[in-house]
Amino acid sequence: MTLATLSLITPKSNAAAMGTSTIVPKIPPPHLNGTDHRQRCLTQLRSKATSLEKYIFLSGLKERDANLFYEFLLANMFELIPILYTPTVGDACSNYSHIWRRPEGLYVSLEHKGRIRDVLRTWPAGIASHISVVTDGSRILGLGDLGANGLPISIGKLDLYIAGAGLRPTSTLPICLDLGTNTERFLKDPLYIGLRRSRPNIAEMDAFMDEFMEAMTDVFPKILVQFEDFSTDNAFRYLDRYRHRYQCFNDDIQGTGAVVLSGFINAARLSSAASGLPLSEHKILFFGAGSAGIGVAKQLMSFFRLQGMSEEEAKDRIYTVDSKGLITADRDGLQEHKKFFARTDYSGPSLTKLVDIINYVQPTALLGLSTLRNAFSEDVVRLMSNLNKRPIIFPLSNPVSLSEVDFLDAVNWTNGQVIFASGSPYPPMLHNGVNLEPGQGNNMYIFPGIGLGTILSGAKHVTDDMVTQAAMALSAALEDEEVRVGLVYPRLVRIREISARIACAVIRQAQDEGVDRNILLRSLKDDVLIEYVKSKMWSPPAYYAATRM
Ligand SMILES: NC(=O)C1=CN([C@@H]2O[C@H](COP(=O)(O)OP(=O)(O)OC[C@H]3O[C@@H](n4cnc5c(N)ncnc54)[C@H](OP(=O)(O)O)[C@@H]3O)[C@@H](O)[C@H]2O)C=CC1
Ligand SMILES: CC(=O)C(=O)O
Ligand SMILES: [Mg+2]
Repeated sequence: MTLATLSLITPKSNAAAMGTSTIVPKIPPPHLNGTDHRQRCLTQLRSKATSLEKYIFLSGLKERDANLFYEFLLANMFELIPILYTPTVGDACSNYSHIWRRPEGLYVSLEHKGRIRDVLRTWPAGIASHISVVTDGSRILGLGDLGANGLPISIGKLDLYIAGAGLRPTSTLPICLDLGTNTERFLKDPLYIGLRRSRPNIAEMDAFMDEFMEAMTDVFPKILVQFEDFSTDNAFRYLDRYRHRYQCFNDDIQGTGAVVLSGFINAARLSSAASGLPLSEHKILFFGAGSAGIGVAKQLMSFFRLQGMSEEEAKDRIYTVDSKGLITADRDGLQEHKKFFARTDYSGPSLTKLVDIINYVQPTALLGLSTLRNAFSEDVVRLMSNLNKRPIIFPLSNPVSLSEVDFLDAVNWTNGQVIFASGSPYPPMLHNGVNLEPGQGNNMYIFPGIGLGTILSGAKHVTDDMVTQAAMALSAALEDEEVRVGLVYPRLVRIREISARIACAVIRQAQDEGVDRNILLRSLKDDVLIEYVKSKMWSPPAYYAATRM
């Protein structure tokens, strides 16, 4: 009998402590095997009536048997990721106070101010923690301020680190900062699990964040912090404040920027191959100018820089739109993060309707990061199709209920010519007898590799060029068959292979900039480095094989 089997038997003393007079043996049936049990799990999962029930089932499975959970996830990524991550994780967050069952991560609250170190020290894995996804719940996906309900986004992202890049589960630390919420319905909800107060002012939040970041590095000396779903002002603010002091990056700004750059490089090639337009002449219209929109716009400048253009020329190919219309420099009270791309070459009356803006800009690509469901209406998509043989249309808002356009509509309104990637997944569809596969332009393709590369290289900081190199590695990862069928992102089943390549690119860039601390990796040739990276990836042990009697 193995140790693992022993732990499945209720000890006598426990049974006595539970007040039971007979001992109930908890030995797995002798004919249980892993393959059948995974199938059993799949049947149980599929029997659930709603996606949220599936989420709850999976979360229970992880609690009962983490190895089995990750084995199951790796074998069924296509089916499970949309539950553990977008879109269903959005429902899980919205309803978290009501579906909460047991602690699954760490809450650090405003009330812990002055003793945040002590709270962090309660985390069981201690210094073995390498990667933490930290949200303050203030902008979960496109769902707004969900307060302390935001924890599942940190958990979901870390599951992707484990599945997608082989981070060891015990090295992951999901954190939700409970800083109150400005969402009235949560403050009135008797089951709400967070602080019942509105969010703090900037000075109070800065003081809290300073203590938090310092404590994180003290308690977990090797930790890489991924900021997730902070509202736009704070997302930029804390990235600027901490990026040169601590090992950290912002997923919504940098991760999204990198993933979209990567998909855009492949999309622009397809579009230019159809139209003959030089790559340098693409024009990109961003619908949405928050942390994600501006983060992606800045990263996409590298696309034009790669064509040999200057920074000014690259900026000139990019237009941004917010809720007030085309962003121009003469607008009163323009927020700081919108100034960089504000147009100085337009002086007519404000352009507020998307169709008018498209007619003025004549973009080759329309990217949505607005949280506005169906903003890319039929007239918008048809106009893009009239202007371009193969228009690039990326509705990137999450979850799927906030997507700017559905895949089916985009295909039908462009007669199958659209080059499409969305933030949340859509199924493939048949159009005129041809199977069309949508891309998923989601930072989940990139952050696992950025994290793994940063951790393995021991990089002191995540530099802009490390992020750019991650994007280049992802865009180059398409296989011939994927190129042939017109994909702009590789298939998800190859995520570990892709994460390894991204991690290598990140490590090499860290070395080039001299921010790496694991200098032993410098002497490894590329083929050895990639094997090294793969060897560091955790995989769930064949658990049921080991526990058979
Ligand atoms: N695919 C991916 O990997 C990722 C997707 N996202 C998604 O991007 C979306 C945006 O995130 P984030 O930037 O942080 O959010 P923000 O709320 O900061 O930004 C939303 C932007 O959309 C603009 N907007 C809202 N309504 C309209 C409208 N009617 N017309 C035009 N513009 C409008 C807002 O304008 P204003 O500034 O005037 O308010 C703002 O600029 C979310 O849905 C998020 O899930 C985010 C990260 C990664
Ligand atoms: C994908 C992601 O990070 C977001 O929608 O916020
Ligand atoms: Mg996010």
